[in-house]
Amino acid sequence: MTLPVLSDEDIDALAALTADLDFTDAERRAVLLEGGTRDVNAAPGSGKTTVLAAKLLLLARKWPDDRRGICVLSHTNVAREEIQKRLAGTPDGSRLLAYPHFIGTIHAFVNQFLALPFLRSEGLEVDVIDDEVFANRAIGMAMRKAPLRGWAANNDGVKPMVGGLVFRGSGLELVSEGGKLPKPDSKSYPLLHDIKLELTAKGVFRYADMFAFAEALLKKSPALRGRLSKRFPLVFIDEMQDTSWAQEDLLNRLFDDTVTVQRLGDLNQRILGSDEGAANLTFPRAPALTISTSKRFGPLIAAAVSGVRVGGAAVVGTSADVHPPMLLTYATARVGEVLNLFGQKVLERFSDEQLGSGSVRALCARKQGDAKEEPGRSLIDYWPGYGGDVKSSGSRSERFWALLASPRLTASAASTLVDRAVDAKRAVLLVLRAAGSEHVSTVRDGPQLLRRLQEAGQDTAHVRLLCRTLALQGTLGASKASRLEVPGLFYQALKGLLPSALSFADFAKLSVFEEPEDAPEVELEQRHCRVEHGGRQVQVEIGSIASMKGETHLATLVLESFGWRPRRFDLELALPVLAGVEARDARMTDHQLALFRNLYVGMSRPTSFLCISANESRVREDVKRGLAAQGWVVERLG
Ligand SMILES: Nc1ncnc2c1ncn2[C@@H]1O[C@H](COP(=O)(O)OP(=O)(O)OP(=O)(O)O)[C@@H](O)[C@H]1O
Repeated sequence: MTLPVLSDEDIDALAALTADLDFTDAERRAVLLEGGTRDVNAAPGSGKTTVLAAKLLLLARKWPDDRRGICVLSHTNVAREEIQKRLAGTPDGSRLLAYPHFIGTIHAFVNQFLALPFLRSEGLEVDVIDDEVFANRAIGMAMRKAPLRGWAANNDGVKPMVGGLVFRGSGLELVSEGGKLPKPDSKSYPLLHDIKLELTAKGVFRYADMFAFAEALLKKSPALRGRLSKRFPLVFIDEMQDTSWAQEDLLNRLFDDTVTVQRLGDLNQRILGSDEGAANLTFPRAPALTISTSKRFGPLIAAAVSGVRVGGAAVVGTSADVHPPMLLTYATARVGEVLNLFGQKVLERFSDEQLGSGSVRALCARKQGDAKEEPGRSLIDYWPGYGGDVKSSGSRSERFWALLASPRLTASAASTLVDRAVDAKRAVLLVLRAAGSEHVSTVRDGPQLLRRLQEAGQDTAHVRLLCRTLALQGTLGASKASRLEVPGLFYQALKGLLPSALSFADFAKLSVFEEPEDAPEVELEQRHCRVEHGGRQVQVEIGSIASMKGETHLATLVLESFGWRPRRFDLELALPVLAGVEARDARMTDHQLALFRNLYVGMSRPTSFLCISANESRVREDVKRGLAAQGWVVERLG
């Protein structure tokens, strides 16, 4: 198939389609016009996802085939939603949201086109794909087997090893992501094998299992590669820097040379993918295109961000500088006041109107520390109430109240209605299971619920209505008062499917309705620090750097942390380089470079105010002078 070719006239047409965006510069134009297989390495805030969405919009207008489509792969749902949102704004763009096109995460693609078809061909179904749920179930089963229980009592490594049981490769070899397995001829190996097989039969999997099933299908059906390549002649991969070698290798085997593949990413922001096989990674493959300018921030923040880059050219900030960056040092005893002082600095710099238009965030590379001494090692030191990042949608699949809470409380980006409808069906399934309804004994997952009930001749009108109410309302789990109404609502709608002897009083007492340990509103509180100053207030959201990847903030505080592998504090290592008083040591280990990449991601989030904070004992005088000479404000909390 001949792919549509984009021209200068098409780019000119963009001005009308996306009036708020500017694609007039040579670098962005080159990315839009590129028609062959090519990598694009682009700076933070350069608008990688925005350029990709614009390009898709133009391609949609000229796409000639209704059986072959464009495949767009990302790592995070945040990026996927961003692309979908932009495309949904125009009739042409919205055509890309349906067959024959695919826009989704690599995991979703692997599941839809490979892993689930493989499982179906083996007569297996999926109940839940979730590392945490899998680990809890596997460990629970192991503790009911005396030899494993005894072993775990003497060895702390046993439980993580059991919880991490996973299939690997096309031969579905049993390994563990949580430790080394005993030899196959040992006494405990068959017990572990049985646990994995039993959970497989129950449809409970780890994420990595899906990649093994994908491998297995590719081996079983070698013609699949040709079929997928025909179906998707054009593939885009966003956030390419976070692709692990296992994923890149699999993608290489999914699409053949006839497919045009364009990969976008920023090598300096690689903080997610696993290290295994990292030396084989090919992104960005020369001659790559670049976008070196950031639309997010001005030259001062760009210089700071460039100071912690691991490679490539410096970032050019094309927005206006708003406030100079700040280094806030603190005396050990005052580590708990850093967030509050940052909030005050923000309130002094921005009006309420400005605060209403952008977020204020505090980030740290590590969530929890491993020692009490030397505060400044992790988020917990700065905010002892910190309860962890927003739980991933996966681990919510077993938490009834989280499924019902509003998307604002349960996901970092607004969930789509589709996601909420999936959550609603899952919640209904959990309740029917808890109530012992015979009608769901073979239903593995929420999306199957209505179909299975219908096939069994049940009237599904009330269930549909309940799912609709839950999805549209989306706030039922979010407060204690609203949670009290829930059993009644479910009982009314599900009465016909419940065991006839189950009274409302007993139904309302089902464990699924118990008050959640981590109530969504408490989780929310744990991630926010409210700062009051001069009669005004600001909310600072707290999280790990990884959880805020891809975000744009008004103001960002990057908190120093201790990297457990290099055994070094990240800012202690980076500040002399940032201040221009030392060059980065060319022999730095990969683990030390990883600290730099985390700082690079964190420091490149704000549009208007960047603040970094470190313990004063780890900041040298020449470093402070160097930063001040570059226009930084240096202050001490003593
Ligand atoms: N072509 C453009 N014209 C004007 N503004 C843009 C353009 N592209 C992006 N922006 C704006 O710049 C900011 C950063 O964009 P975006 O988050 O898409 O960048 P990114 O490359 O994905 O960043 P990162 O890699 O750091 O996550 C956003 O506020 C976005 O609206």
